[in-house]
Amino acid sequence: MAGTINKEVCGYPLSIFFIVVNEFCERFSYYGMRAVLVLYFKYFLRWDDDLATSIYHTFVALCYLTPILGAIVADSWLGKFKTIIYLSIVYAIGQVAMAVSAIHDITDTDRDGTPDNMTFHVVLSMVGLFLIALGTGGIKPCVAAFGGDQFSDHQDRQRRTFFSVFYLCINGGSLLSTIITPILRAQDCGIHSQQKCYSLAFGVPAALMLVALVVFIVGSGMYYKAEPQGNIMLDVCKCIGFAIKNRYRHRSNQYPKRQHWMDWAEEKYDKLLIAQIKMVLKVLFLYIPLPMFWTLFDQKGSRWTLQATTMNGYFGSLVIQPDQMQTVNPILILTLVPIMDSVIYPLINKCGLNFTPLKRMTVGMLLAAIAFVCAALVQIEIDVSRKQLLYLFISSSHFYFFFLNLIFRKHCPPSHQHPRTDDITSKPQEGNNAIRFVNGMKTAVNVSIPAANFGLIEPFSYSNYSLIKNGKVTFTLWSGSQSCEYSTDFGFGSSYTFFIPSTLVFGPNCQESITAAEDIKPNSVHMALQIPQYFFITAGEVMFSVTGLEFSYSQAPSNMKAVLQAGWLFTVAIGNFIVLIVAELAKLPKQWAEYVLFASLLVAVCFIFSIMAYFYTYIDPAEIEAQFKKNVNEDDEDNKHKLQKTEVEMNKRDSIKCHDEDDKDKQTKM
Ligand SMILES: CC(C)[C@H](NC(=O)[C@H](C)N)C(=O)O
Repeated sequence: MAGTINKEVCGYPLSIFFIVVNEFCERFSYYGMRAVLVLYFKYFLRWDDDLATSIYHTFVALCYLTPILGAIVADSWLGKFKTIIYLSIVYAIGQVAMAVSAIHDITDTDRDGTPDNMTFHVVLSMVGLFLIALGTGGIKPCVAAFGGDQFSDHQDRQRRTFFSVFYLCINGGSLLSTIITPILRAQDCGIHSQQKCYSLAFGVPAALMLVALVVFIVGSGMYYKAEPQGNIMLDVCKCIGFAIKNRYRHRSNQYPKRQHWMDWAEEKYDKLLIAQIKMVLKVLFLYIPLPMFWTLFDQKGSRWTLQATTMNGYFGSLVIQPDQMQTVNPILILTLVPIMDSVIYPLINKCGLNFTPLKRMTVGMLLAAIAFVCAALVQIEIDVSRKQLLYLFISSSHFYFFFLNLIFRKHCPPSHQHPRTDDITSKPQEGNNAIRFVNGMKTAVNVSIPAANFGLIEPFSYSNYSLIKNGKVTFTLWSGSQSCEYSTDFGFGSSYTFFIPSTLVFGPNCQESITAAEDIKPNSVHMALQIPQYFFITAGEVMFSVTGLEFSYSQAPSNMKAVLQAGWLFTVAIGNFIVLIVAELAKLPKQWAEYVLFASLLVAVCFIFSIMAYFYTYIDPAEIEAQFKKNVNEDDEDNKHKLQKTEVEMNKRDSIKCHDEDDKDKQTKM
């Protein structure tokens, strides 16, 4: 570690403090922006659900593809330090572009609260997202590997702890930002008119990215900065290409076999490079089954959140929204990582079990599969409760409308009979409640709440259904100048028809005359039932992901550490693509069956992985590289000796020759 101020605190290099703080701020920035992104697409850019979802997933996939680019630039050209600085600047510009794109006042020339030049906002936000994907993905493999670089070879234990702390910072940043940015988004802001404050929700992550950059630069004097080693990726590709070609040229049996197919590159390439490529290929081969883990893991944000929308989110006086259930993951990470590191792993070690990184990752996969079995059980519970509710609804609704028809025929002249709105037959989406009003009065009534207006309801007719959120709602009923306030509490996913009787007397006690019929009962299965599945997937994540991050670092040759980190993140990108493909292809009629399918696929993949892991031999790349360098030096020494010997012999021969020639000369002269 030449050229660094090697300050240590409790056996840890001080420089890693700046790196973990940088990671915390960067992850805050990334997850905070991501948390409100779909809503920004939907409500600000006014895209439909499908477009919003596909652009969102494409963005996430891009964020995990760009690490390859960052790793190549870092390992072969700029080095990790400069790559982090330059790409962080690109990243911060992207975040600022997002924040600016969300200021509606910029193009709101008629000051009605909506942007008038949507193209400007769309283009700016797409440019912003592209820069963010380039930045966040580009620096991702570099920061982890750069952190690992700060430790000396004898600091193995400290480096392992660093990767755990690093993971804690990722999740601390993610947890805080997913709580904070949705709150910021919900605020109203604007110069000419007040709108939901997406610019603030993107602005704060932009500020955090700038803080991340500044913190990283402040630590500059303390880092160990490994030099980039030339265009290593190009060398690797050329070397592999040559080995394949050479092997093919010598395919006939007359040529002796070589231990490894890469050894066919020996004619042209350095033995050390060949050994390093072998190390990387061995790890990359092991990565093949890994995307399946991420396929299950990333469904927290999609399938599991949708599942939560069909559940009851009342936790005492606290109401948890379906998308807020996702914060259970970082909360559990923050609890489980220290427990695993300080209690579970040491305990397993004490029992004499060798819980190697690959064994941990296998157990992590199994835990993720168990999480999906739990999700399937919860789904069955939801389906059963829905069937009961639907049966109740159908029978009560038939009876109810039979009764209403009788009243209407009695009170209402045929010209006033209004076709009723279609009855709702399935639960409202996203945990909303579907509400409608029946006006039994002879005069028209206007019904409104702050968030919706049911409009003017003609005598003896029905309003359309309006979707409203859970919680306490106060309806205001107007008939001419008379009004009536009606308050009630809603749960999640219910449907009600409120009946305004012909005898309604407007005034303070009017509430008592209004009757409510429960068309669809609120969700009865509690969201707390999702906690076991979150627990298992997060325990799986700790064993799989934290370990995998460290494994990728420790098994990589010194000049390809960032490349292997990028390979690791590439498995996340592939996992995300598999979600999109499987969701399209396996259109299973029952959601619980899809969960079981995913769990079975992961168990099968896990079985294959455990066999591959069994045959994997752990290496110490530094030791192998040192051995190679020593051999080369020894070879050099040998060569030097040989060269010197040859030179001496040649000189001897030359001098003999010279003497001979001198003698000959003398003889001729004579
Ligand atoms: C993608 C990684 C697994 C990691 N994510 C998490 O740790 C989540 C928040 N639990 C990341 O690097 O963002």
